[in-house]
Amino acid sequence: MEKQSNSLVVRLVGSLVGYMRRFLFRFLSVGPIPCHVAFILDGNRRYARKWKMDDRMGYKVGFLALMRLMRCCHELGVKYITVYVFSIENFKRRPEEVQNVMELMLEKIEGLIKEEGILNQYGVRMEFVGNLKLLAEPVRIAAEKAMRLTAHHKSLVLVVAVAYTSTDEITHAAQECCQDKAAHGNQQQLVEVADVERHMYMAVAPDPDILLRTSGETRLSNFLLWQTSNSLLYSPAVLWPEVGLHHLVWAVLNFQRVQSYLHKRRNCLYLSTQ
Ligand SMILES: CC(C)=CCC/C(C)=C/CC/C(C)=C/COP(=O)(O)OP(=O)(O)O
Repeated sequence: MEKQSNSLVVRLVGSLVGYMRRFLFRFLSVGPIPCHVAFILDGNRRYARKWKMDDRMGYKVGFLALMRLMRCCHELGVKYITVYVFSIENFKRRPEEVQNVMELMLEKIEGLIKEEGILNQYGVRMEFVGNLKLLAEPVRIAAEKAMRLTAHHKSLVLVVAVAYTSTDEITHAAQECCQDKAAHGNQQQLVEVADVERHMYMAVAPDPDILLRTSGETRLSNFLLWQTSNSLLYSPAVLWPEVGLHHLVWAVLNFQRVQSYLHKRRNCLYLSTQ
């Protein structure tokens, strides 16, 4: 009896929180909603050490934080989210650390693509970007399967950057441009910005409106260098597993403030040229 009434209270509190969140999002939707939010998931191991847990547990809690934010982004109407999960530099970590992340990724990808998983529930398309050849084979195969199975989903795109660095992406795109031109006998023709952009791994998404990096770090760490020249950068001083709805709301409010300032400035420039 006591158990039943406890679960009723939990359900009631859950639906009240959901109701308040939707109300908050309605209020935010009066202004422009970012189309693309990118995240650098910084501080998972520090979180694990802070709470005296195994590093793997830190990544698991980090994954739950990602799912929480993805749900919020979906409700808010964001169309793309990109997460920097593993850089090419990260392969230089101790082999057991690399293996921990690869095993977790495999486990999570397999969980996500299940029939009843969140990707089907919310209509999320998954894209993996980076030098995927560097991934352990089972992870690469699972990533390709996830992209294939979710290719028809239209509600939200979850872009996962693995074995990724921006400098590798730009070099790879430049090489492909040159090969393309050579194959079409166009060696004399100059490479244009649009040619490079077409060959970027990130051609699957528009440039991010917001880049949120946790743990108070303000470095880009070789992430989306080409794509973030106009993005709003926000770096709350919390570890990734501690990130929450209020950080997303604060980032969106700041994005809206900058948008309205840019809009006013454009109007001024327009009027002064009349
Ligand atoms: C399928 C899918 C999207 C899986 C994602 C799973 C996930 C949360 C991976 C985190 C990986 C990672 C290396 C984060 C950085 O923390 P860190 O190790 O650099 O921590 P630190 O900053 O405290 O050192």
